[in-house]
Amino acid sequence: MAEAIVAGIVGNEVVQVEDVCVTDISETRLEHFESGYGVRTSANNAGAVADADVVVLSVKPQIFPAVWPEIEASLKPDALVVSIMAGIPSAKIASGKPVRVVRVMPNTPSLVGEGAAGIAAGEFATEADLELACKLLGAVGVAKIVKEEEIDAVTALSGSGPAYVFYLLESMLEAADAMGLEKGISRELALATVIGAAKLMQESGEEAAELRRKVTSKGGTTAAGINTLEERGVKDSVIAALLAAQARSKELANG
Ligand SMILES: NC(=O)C1=CN([C@@H]2O[C@H](COP(=O)(O)OP(=O)(O)OC[C@H]3O[C@@H](n4cnc5c(N)ncnc54)[C@H](OP(=O)(O)O)[C@@H]3O)[C@@H](O)[C@H]2O)C=CC1
Ligand SMILES: O=C(O)[C@@H]1CCC=N1
Repeated sequence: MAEAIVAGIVGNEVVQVEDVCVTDISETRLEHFESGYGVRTSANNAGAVADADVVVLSVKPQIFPAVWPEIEASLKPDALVVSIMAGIPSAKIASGKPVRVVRVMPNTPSLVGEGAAGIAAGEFATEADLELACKLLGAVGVAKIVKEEEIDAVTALSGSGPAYVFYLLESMLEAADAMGLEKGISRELALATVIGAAKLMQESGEEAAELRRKVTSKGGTTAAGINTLEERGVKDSVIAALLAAQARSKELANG
């Protein structure tokens, strides 16, 4: 996920490339960042944050307890911490100190400039910190300010969201295959359908249910398809999936 953000901010010159330092435990990943984006790299988290004005935490939430003590000890007193980690509350990151934390929940389409991110201020973050986070994430897609208590819902909706869309595409393409369509053609048609449907909803401003109604002729093919989805409880399953993702995000807060 960090790569998607680095690619966007370096590509759009939101940040000068020489001002970006990426850390990772994998030498291969560091070489990839260096050769791919021209950023500085380091395997030493504490060393890299020592002179950083903005530190972006993008390890897995499960790794956070292991890496945070060494990073925290090296932070500049006025450093801004931007966390993209699911679940971990800003108060846990600040751990009783007045650390300025902004939580960001991005998604992987940021890699192609079509991301969707929720941004929330921790207790000590300023308006300027929120603006900076919006500028960084705005360079790679839509960025919306939310309350921190809403970040788990944003995680379920747009953080994990691309995976649900890919799941739908996987299913549609399996069906196309079963119906004998040539793979390259069905891929292009399916992608144009998903992108086109999203664009139509965005540009028309109409509700999803109304747009669905306009596709569904009485007694026609879409009605046969939608009735099958309804009979099999797909809407309930999608709602349950998002609630499960939100619940997991809350669980991750506790390590
Ligand atoms: N993937 C997504 O769509 C989204 C992810 N997020 C959040 O982004 C974060 C990263 O997720 P994701 O990109 O999927 O995970 P990845 O595992 O791909 O990225 C985490 C990176 O951190 C590296 N790493 C592990 N330990 C250390 C360490 N001690 N010091 C420095 N680097 C380390 C990992 O290396 P190695 O692989 O060698 O262990 C890996 O390259 C998570 O907190 C997640 O909640 C948020 C929104 C969307
Ligand atoms: O699956 C996860 O936990 C991360 C957070 C949102 C998307 N990926």
